[in-house]
Amino acid sequence: MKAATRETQTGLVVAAYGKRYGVELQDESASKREISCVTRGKKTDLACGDIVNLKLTDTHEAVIEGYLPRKTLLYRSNAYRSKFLAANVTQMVIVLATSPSFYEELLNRCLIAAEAAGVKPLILLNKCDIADKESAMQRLALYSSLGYQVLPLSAKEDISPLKPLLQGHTSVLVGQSGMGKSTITNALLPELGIRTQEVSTVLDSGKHTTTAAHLYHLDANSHLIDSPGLQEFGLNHLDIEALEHAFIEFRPYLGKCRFNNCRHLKEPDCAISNAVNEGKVSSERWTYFKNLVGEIDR
Ligand SMILES: Nc1nc2c(ncn2[C@@H]2O[C@H](COP(=O)(O)OP(=O)(O)OP(=O)(O)O)[C@@H](O)[C@H]2O)c(=O)[nH]1
Ligand SMILES: [Zn+2]
Repeated sequence: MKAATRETQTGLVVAAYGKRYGVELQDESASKREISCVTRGKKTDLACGDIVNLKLTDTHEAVIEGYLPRKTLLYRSNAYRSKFLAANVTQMVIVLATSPSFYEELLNRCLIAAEAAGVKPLILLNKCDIADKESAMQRLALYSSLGYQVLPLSAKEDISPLKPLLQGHTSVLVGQSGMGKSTITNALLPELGIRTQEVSTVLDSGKHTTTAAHLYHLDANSHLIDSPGLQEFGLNHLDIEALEHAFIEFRPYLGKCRFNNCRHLKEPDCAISNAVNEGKVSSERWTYFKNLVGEIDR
């Protein structure tokens, strides 16, 4: 990417509203200025967290010329199209709740997307103040046994257990609607009300703001991206090799099947199905894997 000239500036995408982006200029001034940007032509392939090169067209408007190479990119896709979730994040905070009950399949899809993108997952069980927390924690025991951290939380009562885990990370909050993402964001950023208003005035429309993702600064080194509630998480962009590696407990067995191109479905002498039979890999996770392979085959 060419060096910034006087007209070209670098910015951080802090809001993505379809075709319009809120970008924070990375200039020397202490108060980072946020402006409204569009991309050239019809291209809208940017995400919150992207570092972009832009040219100012006005004091508060610019055209995005390109983006810098990404360290990570999280996205979801079905057979027809893909949607970016966030760029350059280091951690995915998967927000679940004791009630309403969460979809375990969606949790697995989030874990797979994170592993495939090289992003560290953190499982958060919110609303531990209301329902029977133990049964939800039991449902999550499988994931702790895989090595994933599961944090019980009540965002309404006390957000402090989450804070140290966000330190030094750019985290994206993902989860079904109603699990408490907004409550968590508000608890971490009490001044958020004011901040959200600023963003929508800059983008001068307010009307598209409900479906937008936002990046907020927690401190100089810690950032948080709040994303809209998920109903589904398509993983059509992953091939079988990416999938089998994203199931982290499969890794010790990969390359040990009788067939080099084993898909670990029902081939004879498959190291994964053997591991399942021996109780070393959970059959639920194997089922999730087989379902995902079935989807990408379609
Ligand atoms: N008891 C309890 N209720 C909570 C907690 N966190 C959130 N809630 C409630 O759960 C409901 C949903 O919370 P939100 O923060 O709006 O959920 P969300 O994940 O942002 O949902 P979307 O905006 O639809 O994506 C609200 O009524 C919150 O008050 C918690 O820790 N304990
Ligand atoms: Zn196999």
